[in-house]
Amino acid sequence: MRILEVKDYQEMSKKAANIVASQIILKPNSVLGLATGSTPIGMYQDLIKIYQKGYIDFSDIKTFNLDEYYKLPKDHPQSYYYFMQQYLFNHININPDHTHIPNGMAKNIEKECEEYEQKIKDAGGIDLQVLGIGKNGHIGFNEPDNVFERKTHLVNLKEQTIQSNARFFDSIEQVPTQAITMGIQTIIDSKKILLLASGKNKADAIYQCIYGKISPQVPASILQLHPDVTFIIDEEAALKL
Ligand SMILES: N[C@@H]1[C@@H](O)[C@H](O)[C@@H](COP(=O)(O)O)O[C@@H]1O
Repeated sequence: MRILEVKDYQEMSKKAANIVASQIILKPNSVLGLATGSTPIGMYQDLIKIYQKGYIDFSDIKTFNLDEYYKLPKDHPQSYYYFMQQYLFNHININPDHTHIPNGMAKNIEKECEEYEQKIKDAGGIDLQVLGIGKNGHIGFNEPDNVFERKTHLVNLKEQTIQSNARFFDSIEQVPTQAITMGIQTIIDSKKILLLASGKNKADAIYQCIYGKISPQVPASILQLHPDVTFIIDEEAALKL
């Protein structure tokens, strides 16, 4: 486990973008696992700048997003589909057929989850997975639980997660209560993992994830067992380390 402590959100974003860019340069047909939320937005902005300078080419890159809200249409401004177009895909030369986000509107969710797993496998697995972290230690939408859910699945969101994400919606009633997420095994199977955290509201989760007991009650704690994980944490998120 590598822990890079940086000053602030800007430095975190820049370092993360450089790591993703190196991955793309070294393996132009990489499979990237991507995250949403406010944390990776700066990283995407820096990645777009690197792309605009001509240093990286996305034409052979494939992407798989961690998660999507259940029953939120693609064109809803808070869907993760919409987020990815807005913050990254619309600004780079990625082939839309190479981008994958779970379909929260699928009629048969079980089938959708199985097919998502298969698509990751068919692509050769994820080379580099980017993660944020929830205040309760969730990764993707894997919420604290009594067991680690292994594969892509439908999950009921915890009250705290619904409240945290309410800031993006007009009212808390509009926040979906369920989501489709890659499972813990799906995430852990990635060859490399890059977790980003910024701000004091993440300090507890970061401490628990790095020094706490490995437990499904803190889903991110499983990362302690991964052979190639890098944390980029700003001063505030690192307060308790
Ligand atoms: N499903 C996403 C996670 O992937 C993300 O890491 C988390 C933290 O979000 P933020 O980065 O906005 O703090 O929020 C959501 O629940």
